[in-house]
Amino acid sequence: MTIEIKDLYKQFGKNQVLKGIDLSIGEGRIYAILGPNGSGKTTLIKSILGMVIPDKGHITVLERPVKKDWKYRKKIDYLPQIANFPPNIKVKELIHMIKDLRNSPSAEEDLIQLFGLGPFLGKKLSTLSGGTKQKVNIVLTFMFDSPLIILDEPTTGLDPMALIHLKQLILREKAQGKTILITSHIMQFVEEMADKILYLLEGEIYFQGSIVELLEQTGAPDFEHAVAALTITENHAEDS
Ligand SMILES: Nc1ncnc2c1ncn2[C@@H]1O[C@H](COP(=O)(O)OP(=O)(O)OP(=O)(O)O)[C@@H](O)[C@H]1O
Repeated sequence: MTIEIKDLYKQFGKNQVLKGIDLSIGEGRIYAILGPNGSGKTTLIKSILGMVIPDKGHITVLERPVKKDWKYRKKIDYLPQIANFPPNIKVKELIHMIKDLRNSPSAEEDLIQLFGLGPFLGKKLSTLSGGTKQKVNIVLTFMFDSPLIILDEPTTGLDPMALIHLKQLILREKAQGKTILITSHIMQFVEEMADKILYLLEGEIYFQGSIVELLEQTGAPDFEHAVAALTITENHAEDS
């Protein structure tokens, strides 16, 4: 297993966000972590990354307990939902900085070309459009060769061509046997990419399975409605 999570709890103040998550994530597949806004998707991802310290529970990543050893993080390529890089730094300086920090082999040239970032290399981050910044973040994520890739809302701001390139990149990494975790609110993207859906609701994994299983369970006409139906089912359960 690439990731094993047992009985994970996390609260912020009085807000109990994760309430006993149990999860096994196997290698070579694409998992979509779905759930309503505020359901704890980013909190779960950050717990896996060691950026959020759980109140209770146990996480192993690539056979190593997250609590004891930080070195496992070198084996994860992470695209954050909101990347806060210094605004005055130039794109090429940022790429060099991340390469120095990671100190791992990197293959950024092809990615820079793929996303048409050549003309932007000498520009400061603060002058870039949202979509161009996201392309830079995608280059920073995919330029390393790690067995686990975590993408928090990777499609944000991308134009159709860049989206096609992103999907190709993700499939290429999967074909190499890597494990990929994705959060996204774009159901068409999830439907195209995901092998398995993990649906977070009320701090628990409310559904896990394939898209076909989700359609069967909900009886919904399509994937988007099936995902929406998961939330509605829960609301009805609370009413009764
Ligand atoms: N550092 C923090 N301090 C306090 N509350 C936090 C913190 N991080 C997250 N939360 C709260 O935890 C809950 C879950 O947030 P999280 O970002 O994990 O949700 P999400 O499912 O990723 O949401 P979205 O779909 O909107 O991205 C929210 O109520 C949020 O306000």
